[in-house]
Amino acid sequence: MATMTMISNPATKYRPAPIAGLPDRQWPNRRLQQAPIWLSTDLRDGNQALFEPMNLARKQRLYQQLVQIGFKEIELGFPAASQIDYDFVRGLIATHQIPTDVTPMVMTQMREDLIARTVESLVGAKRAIVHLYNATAPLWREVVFGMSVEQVMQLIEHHVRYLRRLTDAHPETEWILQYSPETFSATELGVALRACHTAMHAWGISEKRKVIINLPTTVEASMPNVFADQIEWMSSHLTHRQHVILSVHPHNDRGTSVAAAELAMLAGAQRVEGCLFGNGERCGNVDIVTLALNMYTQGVHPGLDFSDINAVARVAEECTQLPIHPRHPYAGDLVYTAFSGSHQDAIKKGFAAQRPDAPWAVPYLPIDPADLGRSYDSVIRVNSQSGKGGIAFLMERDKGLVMPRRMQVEFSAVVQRLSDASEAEVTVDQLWQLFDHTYLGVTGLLQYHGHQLFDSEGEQGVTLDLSVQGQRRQIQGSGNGPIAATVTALAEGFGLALRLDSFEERALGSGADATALALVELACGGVTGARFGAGRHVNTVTASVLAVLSGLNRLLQAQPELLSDRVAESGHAAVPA
Ligand SMILES: CC(=O)SCCNC(=O)CCNC(=O)[C@H](O)C(C)(C)COP(=O)(O)OP(=O)(O)OC[C@H]1O[C@@H](n2cnc3c(N)ncnc32)[C@H](O)[C@@H]1OP(=O)(O)O
Ligand SMILES: CC(C)C(=O)C(=O)O
Repeated sequence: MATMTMISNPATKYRPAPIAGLPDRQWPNRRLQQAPIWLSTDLRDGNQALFEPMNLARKQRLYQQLVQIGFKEIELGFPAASQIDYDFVRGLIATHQIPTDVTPMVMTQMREDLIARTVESLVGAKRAIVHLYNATAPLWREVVFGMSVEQVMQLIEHHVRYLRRLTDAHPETEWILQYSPETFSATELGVALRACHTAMHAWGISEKRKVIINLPTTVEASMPNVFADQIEWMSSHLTHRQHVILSVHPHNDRGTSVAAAELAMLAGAQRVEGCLFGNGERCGNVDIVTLALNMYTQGVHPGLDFSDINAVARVAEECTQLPIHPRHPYAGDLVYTAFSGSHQDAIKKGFAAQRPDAPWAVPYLPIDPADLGRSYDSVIRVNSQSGKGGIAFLMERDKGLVMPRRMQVEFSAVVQRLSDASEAEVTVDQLWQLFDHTYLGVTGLLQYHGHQLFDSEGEQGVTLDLSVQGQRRQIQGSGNGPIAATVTALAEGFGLALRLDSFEERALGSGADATALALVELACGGVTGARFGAGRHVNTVTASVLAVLSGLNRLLQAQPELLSDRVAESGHAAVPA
């Protein structure tokens, strides 16, 4: 039976990529300080990688989005290969939809009929880049084209001259040549350099006839540092360097296209070609959104506007019909969301400490989501990996409930039990319901019917009207305030060693809807651990009494016999129910 498995020694099948070997390389010591010229190839390389290439309407929609983002160079397509692309380019030119500061680019192979049709598609444009390419790497020369290096150079020379002749006949347009030695990163550097020089000279490179030399990792096959060495070598060996705009076109086969583009810029690339969210052939073109926002988070404005990144993402998804991964850098639905407890805690503290005018320094958030039109709404979500910090953050932000720290610890254990059992995210409304059920609506041995306050020899006295295990009872106590009096009434009434460890009261809501929320921490001799209780009422004293009863009921849940034993002994008058 044939087996298709990984082989034990991949060295017998795969060769490591050659390295350029650049002993005096300069790029590692440099820092990115300026945005490159961006070229969006969403409508060409991105489009040619789709199951279903974009129709005119989708191309138009994505084009408008690219202009709005601020791209000044946009590759519109391959007009000689597709009628849609041809009509699209003609339509934009005829209806004056290309802003004066935007330069359109179109691609063509080195074939006369295709070049002629390409130039025809651009007639009437104010300025245009014609992108000529041919494969230069040995594998392509030998297997795909069956050409020697010499023949490759002749192909370039002939077709660039041909393009020059055709474009010279349309002086109303400012023509720019872009030449790409396709498969550059797999090409011997000497051959790639020769191919570029051939194209530059055939075009007649000069101050007025600048050339874009675009170096692709057509198939990304080595580490980004190797590519950077190749770019630095080319940048320092190209003649007429001042008239060359050195561009890169990284693909993402190894998942390192962003790093490759960044290091290439350090190495001398002045221009980057890529697609929004990394769409493109196979594993994609370099993701321009990530590249641009990486710069932004280093304090360098990329010159592209992603202030409403969700809108850009939705247009890209609609036009390409490819979903953006929820963890996609900067744009994914989950990238401003922390589930794990320690992250939530740190983010909560970071937001609290962040001053509006200070450099951004919120742990776990490399960028302020607000800069991209994202809200903090989903920064913290709760599941079984969450801790007290995240729960407290949500309850405070969405419900206005600030819990004392020890109560956060206690409540997070309750939440943990729920999220472990449900194996799902717990929403803030579920949290609130759980809080309500745990503290406010706690049912237990003691049931509240009412209370009355009275003066008691300079102290505050209280009479509590309760049901205790179904029997109606009144008990009394006094203290230096209604809460102390309530605790005394319960302690003396049932012979409990009850102690109030903390009390806090807050307003929930505002105006006519405001209610008081009282939070107490109680301890009782004979019961391990302290328990929090909560009471909510429009009247602040009633909220406090309810909170103490809630706390005691929760204590007694752990040890109900503590009360039953005492109730039998207590001699207070019962009142008719
Ligand atoms: C790396 C890149 O992304 S490059 C861009 C690739 N994009 C596209 O190919 C999308 C649009 N392309 C097309 O619609 C078609 O390929 C066309 C219209 C351009 C050409 O179609 P066809 O003439 O039918 O050729 P086909 O699609 O089979 O392409 C292979 C031929 O193109 C030749 N070719 C490939 N690249 C080039 C080039 N840069 N210059 C000249 N010829 C080339 C090949 O040698 C091969 O020629 P052969 O048939 O004589 O052996
Ligand atoms: C730049 C062109 C030729 C390209 O799409 C590639 O090589 O990936």
